[in-house]
Amino acid sequence: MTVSSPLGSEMSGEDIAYGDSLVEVDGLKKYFNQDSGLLSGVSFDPNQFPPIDVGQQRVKAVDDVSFEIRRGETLGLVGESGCGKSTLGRTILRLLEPTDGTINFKGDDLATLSGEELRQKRSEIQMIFQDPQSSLDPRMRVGQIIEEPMRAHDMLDDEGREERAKELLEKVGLDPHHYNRHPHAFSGGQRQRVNLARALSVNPDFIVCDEPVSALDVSIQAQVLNTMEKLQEEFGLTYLFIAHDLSVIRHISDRVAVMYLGNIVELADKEELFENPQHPYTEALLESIPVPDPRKGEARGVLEGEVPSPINPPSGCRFRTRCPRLIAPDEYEWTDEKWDQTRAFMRAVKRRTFEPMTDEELRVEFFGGTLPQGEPGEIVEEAIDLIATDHASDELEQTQDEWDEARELLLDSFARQSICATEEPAYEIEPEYGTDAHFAACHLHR
Ligand SMILES: Nc1ncnc2c1ncn2[C@@H]1O[C@H](COP(=O)(O)OP(=O)(O)OP(=O)(O)O)[C@@H](O)[C@H]1O
Repeated sequence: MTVSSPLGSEMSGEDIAYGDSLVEVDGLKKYFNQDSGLLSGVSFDPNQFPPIDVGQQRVKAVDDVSFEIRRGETLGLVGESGCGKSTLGRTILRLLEPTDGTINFKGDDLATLSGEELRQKRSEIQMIFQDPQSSLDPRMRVGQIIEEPMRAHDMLDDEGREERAKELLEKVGLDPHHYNRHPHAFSGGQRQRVNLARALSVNPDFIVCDEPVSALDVSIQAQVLNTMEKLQEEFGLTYLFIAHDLSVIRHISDRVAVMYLGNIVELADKEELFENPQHPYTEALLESIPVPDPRKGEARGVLEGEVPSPINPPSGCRFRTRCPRLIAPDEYEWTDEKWDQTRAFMRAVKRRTFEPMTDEELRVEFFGGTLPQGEPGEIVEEAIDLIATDHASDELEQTQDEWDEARELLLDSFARQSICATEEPAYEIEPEYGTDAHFAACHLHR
């Protein structure tokens, strides 16, 4: 049985060759005002003129993101919770209003379309969500659910819609007799299949899939993913596939984009990304995949520290505040060993991860007894003076102010002087696997 395009070929995206760009996102930004109150984003500072600043408190959920999605491919989008994946997906579909940037889809900039033009385009781009239970109206029958988008776009007559809905049920692996049933009678996997049929009903070219299998049992996930791959081939679909689960991303993607705090930090062919990761954030994500064998421990590596606030993200590389490979500031002479030690000391002071120690104990613990040479050594010494305890006196605990002063001294002298803090990274790397471009936003590749 074939499901034809009831919208005609001019809408099918067939004029774009497989592998050519279907969606081109350029400089896309989505900022949210932090709360919806009347004075949201308004701040008062008597030391500046004018003393009232409007719009400072903006959540930079997506901040200057550029990439393309090629016809027929699945671009995986992965990153920790809160890094902006959903916001990016929704902004591309214009479910959210972009703050800046362009979204070229088959020659039109979705960012500037409005009214009827945008409504027309909406049939070509669809979205499926994580939780099939809450996204399906329990009062409606499966047939009505699948037909709803067709009705909204005036596609076919009643009979045609019913016929198409039944065909699509079969295509997504469900019995067409389910047409009159209610979704509550279905399992999670079946409900997600209904969602797929619904998205396909208007014959889209492009589907944003936001964690579509995350709520399903692992055993069901692979079946739904396989169906999605089969449908992609049959209908020439293009997917942007959002997931936090790297094994799901690995299963379905052709290329993978890694997102951190509103930025794309790495983008490469799937094999290249998994076998030859070049961004320390990607490396950390890959290392934190739980190892199935419990004897080997639950996880090999865990990302240190918290994701910084997207209201005021770090300058330069956004990952630098958690990066285990922060680059030494150029202005001083370092040996690799002394920089590694200084960086570890700075992180430990910043996160206050050690018990009070004397001057001598700190030198031995962090520097093997020998501080860095020259000016960096003097700065480290000053920081040690601030936080070292003196066992000879009664005063065993240093004050918070002294810790804060030591932290600021180290961060100001070293971390904030690093190229990682002063310049935004963007590099193309020679791939080891395949010929696709490999983008990595990390100054280790300068
Ligand atoms: N409507 C909103 N108003 C204000 N801030 C928002 C809004 N929606 C999202 N954010 C913020 O934008 C950032 C990105 O959120 P987003 O949901 O896109 O991340 P995510 O990577 O999809 O996370 P998850 O996997 O948990 O859904 C977060 O800091 C979030 O708190």
